[in-house]
Amino acid sequence: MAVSSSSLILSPPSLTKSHLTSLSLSWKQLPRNLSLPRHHRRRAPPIFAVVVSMNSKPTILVAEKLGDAGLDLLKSFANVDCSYNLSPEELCTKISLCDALIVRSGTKVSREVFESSGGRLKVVGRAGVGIDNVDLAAATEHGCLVVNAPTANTVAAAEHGIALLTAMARNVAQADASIKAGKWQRNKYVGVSLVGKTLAVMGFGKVGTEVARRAKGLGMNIIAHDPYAPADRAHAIGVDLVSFDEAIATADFITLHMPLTPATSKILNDENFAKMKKGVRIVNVARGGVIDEDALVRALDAGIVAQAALDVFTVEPPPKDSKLVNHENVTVTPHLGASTTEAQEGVAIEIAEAVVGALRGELAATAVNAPMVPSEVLIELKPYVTLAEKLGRLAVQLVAGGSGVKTVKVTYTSARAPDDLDTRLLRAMVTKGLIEPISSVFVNLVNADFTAKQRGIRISEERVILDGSPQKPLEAIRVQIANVESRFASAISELGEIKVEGQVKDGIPRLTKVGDFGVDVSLEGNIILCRQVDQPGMIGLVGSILGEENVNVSFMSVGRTVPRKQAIMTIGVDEKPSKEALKKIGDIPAVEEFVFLAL
Ligand SMILES: NC(=O)C1=CN([C@@H]2O[C@H](COP(=O)(O)OP(=O)(O)OC[C@H]3O[C@@H](n4cnc5c(N)ncnc54)[C@H](O)[C@@H]3O)[C@@H](O)[C@H]2O)C=CC1
Ligand SMILES: O=C(O)C(=O)COP(=O)(O)O
Repeated sequence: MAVSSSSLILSPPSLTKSHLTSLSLSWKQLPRNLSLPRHHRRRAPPIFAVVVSMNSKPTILVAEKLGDAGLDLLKSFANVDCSYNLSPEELCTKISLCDALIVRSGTKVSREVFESSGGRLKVVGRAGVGIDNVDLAAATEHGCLVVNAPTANTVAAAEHGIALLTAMARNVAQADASIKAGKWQRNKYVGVSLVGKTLAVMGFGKVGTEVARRAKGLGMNIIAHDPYAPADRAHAIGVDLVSFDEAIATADFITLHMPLTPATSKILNDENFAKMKKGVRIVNVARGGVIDEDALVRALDAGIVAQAALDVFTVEPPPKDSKLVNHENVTVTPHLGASTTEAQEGVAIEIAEAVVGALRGELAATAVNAPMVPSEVLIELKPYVTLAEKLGRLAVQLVAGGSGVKTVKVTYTSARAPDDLDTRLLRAMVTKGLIEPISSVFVNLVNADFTAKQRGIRISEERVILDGSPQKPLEAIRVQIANVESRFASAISELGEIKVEGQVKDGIPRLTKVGDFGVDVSLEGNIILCRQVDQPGMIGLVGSILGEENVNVSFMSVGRTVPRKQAIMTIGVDEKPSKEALKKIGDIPAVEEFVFLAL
């Protein structure tokens, strides 16, 4: 057995155009460089490639207003059709004549658009961050690359957050409307001061960090909640990372900067509004869906929330009779976070470069969908790809809030020579598993290293080379996260790292180790991990609690170190058990700790 290792991700980046360019790869080169077994090399075509005939200029449809510098760049390469405010039907008609489409958040790029393109549409460029308006699955199915521009509007969004914060505190919008209506109401519009007040920044990513910096300059006391941000990055700018409950309970002002994910959807709801200080003020420049809008109206009416300032809404544009939008204590803007001249120029250039590069057959570092792997390789690696992603997902969910993920090690045990096992796809999938549950970023082979680097996550790889004939590509994959605390202490190995390991058995990815405990369960659905005193009757006890809740148990397995001492019970469940059921499991005297993990 031999071991070799390599380190892949370096220090946190400062992102510049030259970084982006240097990360671009040639699509045509990729298939040969991947882990194609020797006998397949040079035969398999890429599954996914932009192939545009260079005999005639390609046509790019720009469906929403784009900065001039970006337009000029597009025009130097292609025929550019700027058609704004197209109806869905008009877009579907035009698209069959276009090789690329550029949009912002206002155009729905639905499955019908891809179907109507008749296969000609090769690239969709989203001039901004969020791609919730693009049907990614349909794009991928139709072989269409989607690229975005994730960094150029960060400052604009942060500045808009500050604009809303200050305007809200001083009733600028309401007072402006009042004076224009012929009134002079100096007593009515007395505001509140910001200096010395506590601002909770929820989501300490690109935008949240910039908001925090600026609010410090206003003399505010800043706390932040982000379970995945490294505490030292926050400390470096004088911000304390705190728990969700502490953040919302201590804040005078709350500003939202997390992505819309299943975990953050309606995260501000009745239950959480009830925990806030009476008179709290809320700013949302992230996504409307992170607030339960009906609950916000109730909290405003009850005086729990004194004011809200909102740039984004669950449905955009919101209905004209929306109680929230028309509430007198609410200030609204029509999704203007990214709308500055400077940001739109930056975004336009960033997206134009990415689209032109893609049409030329290059890979953009900001591609959000691109399964660029030859079909033979994919077929062979498919269960390992799933295994790698699920191990990443498991590992990150085992991290306790507050301990930022920075150092990850992936170990591959294989009898294949390194030359015959390129691990880039597997590493990308581990990265995807680590990052996607905690962000709005879509991670794939193309952008995985870029995304990890951007987040300051250092991923190192190690190979353990087995003797013997390489029947299967891999024996096992292990993911370790160092320098973190775990929500499930037993997941910490002797070396003090969170450790999960898996194998593919009969084509099915299985979890085989948690910390130093051996387990053996297939990685599907959701998992409850439970450490208990090894004694008879435990399976029955837990099973009946779940049964009472009508939660379907797909499997149960018990692994132990020493009989009658400690065991790890792994329970697969189709549905998420209620908080009460999980509490009942935790209350069983023999249960020492447990954790629920969604795969
Ligand atoms: N209104 C507008 O025009 C604009 C809106 N946006 C939106 O702003 C949001 C933030 O964008 P970026 O800062 O660029 O993204 P980012 O990915 O850099 O930052 C998001 C942060 O949220 C954190 N996070 C994930 N789950 C969390 C949770 N449950 N609780 C607290 N934090 C959590 C992540 O760890 C990450 O640090 C996105 O939703 C984006 O779509 C961005 C630009 C313009
Ligand atoms: O970039 C984002 O996520 C935004 O929300 C900005 O959207 P826009 O490009 O202004 O339609």
